[in-house]
Amino acid sequence: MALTLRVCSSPLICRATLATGDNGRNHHANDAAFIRRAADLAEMSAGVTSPHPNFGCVIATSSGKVTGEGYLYAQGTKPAEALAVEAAGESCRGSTAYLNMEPGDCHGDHTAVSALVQAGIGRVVVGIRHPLKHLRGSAIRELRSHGIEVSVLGEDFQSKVLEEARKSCLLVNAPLIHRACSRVPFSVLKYAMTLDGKIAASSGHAAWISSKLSRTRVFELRGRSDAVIVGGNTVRQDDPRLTARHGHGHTPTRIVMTQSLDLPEKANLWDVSEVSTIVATQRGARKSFQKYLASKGVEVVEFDMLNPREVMEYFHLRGYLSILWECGGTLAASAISSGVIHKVVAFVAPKIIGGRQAPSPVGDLGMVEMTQALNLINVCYEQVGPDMLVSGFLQPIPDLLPVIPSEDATFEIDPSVNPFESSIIFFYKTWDLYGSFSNFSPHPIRMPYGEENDDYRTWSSVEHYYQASKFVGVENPLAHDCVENIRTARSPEEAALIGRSKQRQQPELVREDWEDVKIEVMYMALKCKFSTYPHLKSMLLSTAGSVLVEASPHDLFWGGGRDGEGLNYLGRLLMQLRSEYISESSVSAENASLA
Ligand SMILES: NC(=O)C1=CN([C@@H]2O[C@H](COP(=O)(O)OP(=O)(O)OC[C@H]3O[C@@H](n4cnc5c(N)ncnc54)[C@H](OP(=O)(O)O)[C@@H]3O)[C@@H](O)[C@H]2O)C=CC1
Ligand SMILES: Nc1c(N[C@@H]2O[C@H](COP(=O)(O)O)[C@@H](O)[C@H]2O)[nH]c(=O)[nH]c1=O
Repeated sequence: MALTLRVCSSPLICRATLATGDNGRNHHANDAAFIRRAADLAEMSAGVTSPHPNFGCVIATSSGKVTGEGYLYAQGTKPAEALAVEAAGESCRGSTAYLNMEPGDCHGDHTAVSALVQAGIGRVVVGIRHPLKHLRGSAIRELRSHGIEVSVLGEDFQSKVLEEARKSCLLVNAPLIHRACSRVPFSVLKYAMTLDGKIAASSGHAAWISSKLSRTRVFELRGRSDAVIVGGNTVRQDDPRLTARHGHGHTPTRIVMTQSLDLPEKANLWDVSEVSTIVATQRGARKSFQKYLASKGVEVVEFDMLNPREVMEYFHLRGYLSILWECGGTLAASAISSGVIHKVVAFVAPKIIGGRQAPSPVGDLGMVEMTQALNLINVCYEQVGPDMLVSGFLQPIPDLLPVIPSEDATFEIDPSVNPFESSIIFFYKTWDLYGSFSNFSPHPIRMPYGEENDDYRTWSSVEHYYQASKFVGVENPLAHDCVENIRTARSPEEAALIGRSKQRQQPELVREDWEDVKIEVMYMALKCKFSTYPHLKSMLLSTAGSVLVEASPHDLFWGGGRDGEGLNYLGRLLMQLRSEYISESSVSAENASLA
């Protein structure tokens, strides 16, 4: 592939040129725009770099003129940063390099960092840190050690536009991030359905529901995936090929999940001359047919328990990063129930086929009330020819702000922590050694009731106050009842149960700005608790130098998660509070010595 295809040419450069204002907002807008551009460039590597990340790099002068761009073309090719530096030439000196992701130092390869250093880049803006723990932070540290100013979005500066830009960086490497956090590959369930919600006629005939244009998009999706999966029934009904036929990108492995192995002898998927096929089946199923498939070059993998999670864990171990599920509703329901589907991509065709028995995209999930429905997040709508493409995530992309904060971040949160020798103190249940740090600890606090700041009430625990705050200020008597029910709940567990279930069942009762204010609410409650009880404050101060982590395996926002994938906001706030206390005491010690 010619270099020119990888390095963007001048019209793009002109379009990306931005006016630089001298106030912070303009700087943020420029930084955000260039980071988004880097993410767009990285998008061009999708499907060819797996299992490596998708990297893009933009180099812009201090006046906001883009002079070089590049993206990683494939595994083992020149890094995006080196390509962008080559394109920008002399103009690199003192310019800013925008990277959607911190470069990874694979096998001691420092090419990306060296390219930026040698070119004389003055500043580097990074969208997200590298998601893999052993690489996270290394390149950033190295760049800083060369005197380059490095800013990481969400850590070194924050604003709404930057948050949007950061999101685009998370999206472009969603498969890698999910894989890093969840031990299964990133899975997308894709289907085409009629306007009346059918994926085939009652006869099982399904060719075609979506338009040719939509089907070309499916080829592209396949080209970005490491494998495409179908169930046994789809093989029997459709005899699919499951190849990417849009002319570029790679072709994914085809995987069939079948319990019975009752599959036809002749099938397009058994032709492995161009693409391989793996059949995942139940241990011991139709041994003679297994032999037959093996003779055709089809790999058969037996599972003791053939279910989507086991199969995904297996393919994770084989190094697969992203999987496209193109099965029917039976297997789709099983995959969703096992929690392995991360994203849904649905092509909706303006056609009606009817039929009581006609299959639908997702079989039985055991849900009986609409309130149980799974709500997609980050939903996008796009018209593709006559069809509507609706896509969204079933699971949020894990945030990468480091759980146990990185050395730099730890130091920022609490300078008393020795970034190189910090120990970690885990707390979770109230009976643990540091159980008093838990929000469920029985330490009543006096905090304002509702929006009336002078109406102080006693709350039996931080959890009582935190849960009730979700419903404060909402003009609905039911919201008011929630606050009172939570305040008078007999235990923190009961308060949490009421707060969480009401939030899920009646989201309209939750204050609109809750997501924006919840961290502040928690901080105020913690501050009140630790200031009210001197022995708790002493205990918190006694942990100086250690990283605090709430060891909740399931709360990925306040807790650290099972494998460190959680955001640990409770631990962070406690460290922040500790830091505040430490600086207060050093100021008062200084004043005392002056007096
Ligand atoms: N419009 C569209 O986008 C699509 C339409 N279709 C249509 O859907 C219909 C087929 O739908 P459907 O029957 O739901 O097909 P599936 O692709 O969901 O296949 C179901 C089969 O998957 C196998 N399987 C293996 N493990 C599991 C598990 N844990 N849970 C569930 N199934 C498992 C079984 O195969 P086995 O019986 O061999 O043991 C099962 O019968 C066809 O008419 C096809 O044309 C299919 C895909 C996409
Ligand atoms: N019917 C239908 C789809 N069906 C899916 O595509 C598979 C066939 O792929 P191939 O043999 O490679 O062309 C089929 O088995 C099923 O998984 N997909 C769509 O985008 N639109 C459609 O209308």
